[in-house]
Amino acid sequence: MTVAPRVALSQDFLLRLAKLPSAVHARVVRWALKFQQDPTSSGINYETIKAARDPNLRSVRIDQDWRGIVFKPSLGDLYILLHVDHHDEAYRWAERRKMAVNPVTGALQIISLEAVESPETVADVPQTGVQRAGPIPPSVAPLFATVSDEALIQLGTPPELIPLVRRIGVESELDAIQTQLPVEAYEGLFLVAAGDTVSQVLSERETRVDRQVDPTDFTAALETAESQSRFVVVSSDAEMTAILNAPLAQWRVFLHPLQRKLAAGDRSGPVRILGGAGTGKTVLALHRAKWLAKNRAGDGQKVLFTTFTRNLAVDVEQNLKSLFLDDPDVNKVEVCNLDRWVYGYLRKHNYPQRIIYGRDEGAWGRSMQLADAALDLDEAFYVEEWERVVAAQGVQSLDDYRKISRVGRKSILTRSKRDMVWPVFEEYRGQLSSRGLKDVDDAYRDAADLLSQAGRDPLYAAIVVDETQDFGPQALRLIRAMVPSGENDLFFVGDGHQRIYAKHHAVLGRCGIDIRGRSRKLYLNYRTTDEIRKVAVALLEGRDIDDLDGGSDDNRRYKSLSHGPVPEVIDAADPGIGMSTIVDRVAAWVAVDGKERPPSVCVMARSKAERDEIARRLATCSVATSVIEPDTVDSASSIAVRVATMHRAKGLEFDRVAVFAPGMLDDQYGDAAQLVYVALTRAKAVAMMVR
Ligand SMILES: Nc1ncnc2c1ncn2[C@@H]1O[C@H](COP(=O)(O)OP(=O)(O)OP(=O)(O)O)[C@@H](O)[C@H]1O
Repeated sequence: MTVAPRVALSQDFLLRLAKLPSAVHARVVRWALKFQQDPTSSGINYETIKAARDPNLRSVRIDQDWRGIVFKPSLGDLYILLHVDHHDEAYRWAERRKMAVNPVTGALQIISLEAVESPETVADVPQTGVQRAGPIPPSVAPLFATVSDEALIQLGTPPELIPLVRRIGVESELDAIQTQLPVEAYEGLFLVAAGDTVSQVLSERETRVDRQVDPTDFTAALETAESQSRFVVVSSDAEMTAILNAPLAQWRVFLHPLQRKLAAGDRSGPVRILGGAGTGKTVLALHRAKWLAKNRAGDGQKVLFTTFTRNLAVDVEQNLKSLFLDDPDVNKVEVCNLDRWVYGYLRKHNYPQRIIYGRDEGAWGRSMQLADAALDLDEAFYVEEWERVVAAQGVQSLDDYRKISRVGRKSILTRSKRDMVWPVFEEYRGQLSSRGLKDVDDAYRDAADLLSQAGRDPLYAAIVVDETQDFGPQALRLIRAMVPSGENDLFFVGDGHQRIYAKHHAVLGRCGIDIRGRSRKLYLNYRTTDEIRKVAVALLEGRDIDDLDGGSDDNRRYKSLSHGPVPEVIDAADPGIGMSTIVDRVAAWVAVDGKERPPSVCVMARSKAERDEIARRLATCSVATSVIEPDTVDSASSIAVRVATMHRAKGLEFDRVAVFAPGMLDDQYGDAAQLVYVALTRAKAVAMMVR
């Protein structure tokens, strides 16, 4: 039996491909498809590169001008397409590169010899906002002085780059060489610089470093999760075509090593993944759902992918289609926001009431007439007590209300006061019931009760939950009841920094969901520049952010992979002037962007009224706008400036973002700062804010 040669592509090759002029792009794609079908074909000439330091690098002719660089080791039958460029540039690139297997992690790494060979300064770092690393001033102790060479290699540092890493004195110098380091090494080093121990980093990564590595076995090296964050083995024409035609859809192909590990394999129970904005939580959830559908959903079984809002479910559905391509197993994943799911489920079970998603003002007003004036509690107290305690925790009787812990409420209520307050809530439920209505939290509870009745078949093989921070306790209890406890049952991703419905604060452990020992964190922000990330993080400084399970989370260890200008933050004394500033700035962006493939722009405001006023003012400046409504899907290919509420923009991303948030950061206790954090972190490259 003959084994077909292995063909792989590097991330760098795809990034280069995405930037080529369209005629060249088409030629390279045609060539690469032939290469994938038979890299040994006589039509492909592998030219030796005389000045190359790595004897396994070859140049291949694509046309008169363009060359590909292929890694073709003498042992094994492996071909990795690494790079594409004009003839001379391609040769120069290859002369300065070397492929090597990390002797401890076993990962395949591309080493830039420029970085190794310039002893005093670190090679060029093109991004703005990053300091160039220079020689360490004598007063600064090297940052990794106490970390052994062995430990640096365990973290993923190529041995050749150890002298470079040893010269780093301050964190900005580490950031300056980020592009020279494999992603796992950069991440490991910044976590250690932030105070983690090497063994903490390794155990979080689930990296085993106790196996024998053969540094000449490049094919085996491709199997590690680290290698797969930068190389993809392509085994069919269809796969190759899909990858080449969407070279920027990197998330489908190259996962962060931890995303890769968490997406596949069995877990003994519920898993919780935390990560700041843009760290690839949704991407991980999509890949996890795919793995579960393909490997753990038996005949007739499905995996449920659920989110809090309908918009996000629509986005997820589209992304799943692109992840599964033509694979019919896509039908094994059901995508549904929880409210829609509950509505359908209860209807199927002849639930007599209609669910309401906010307060019914008529019923509420009548119930408030029972409020005891002697208590001196205002209506806002009753509203919050209903939303955050009674409905949220499913309190059904006075007896339960007397005993419930009112965590997170500022006021203390004695037993006798609780007795005096309770009639308002009881009346409200009665008022709703007499009109055939049910509050959504109560409906979740009823659905969970129905589900837990004995004898029902499990509805799903597993459930994947995105944006977990937005689900309240009743929603989480219901999700728990929707799948039997056991292996791979529940997979949660979320971020307490992005909780934009403060009343939905929940603790997984108190909803019957035990994540102990199965909790991980993603640290690398793939979306936002580090400059925007830092400004967004500063908005939440001093606030207590939870980890979805009753503990606290912090934003300190995250880093972004890209850099750009520091966002402009304008303090507007007058909101009207602030709005004019935003409109002028966005109009100026659009004026210079040109009409062909302009960067995507979104302006966000808190309310619909502000949103519409901004759209109106932009239109008077002749800027084409498109309002993203709650029920419409944003068209990523639209060239109009998008205008949206901050709530609607959640989960989306744009090249440039302008946030209109006058006064929102003054609110110390509500969810306004979180909302601005969400809005600002939708930006990939450029952001501005009026506050
Ligand atoms: N491994 C990866 N390689 C390249 N790009 C990635 C990777 N993972 C995620 N991304 C990209 O990073 C961006 C953010 O990813 P994603 O939406 O999954 O993050 P998130 O943590 O869910 O963000 P948020 O919480 O802010 O909504 C997306 O553009 C996604 O395609």
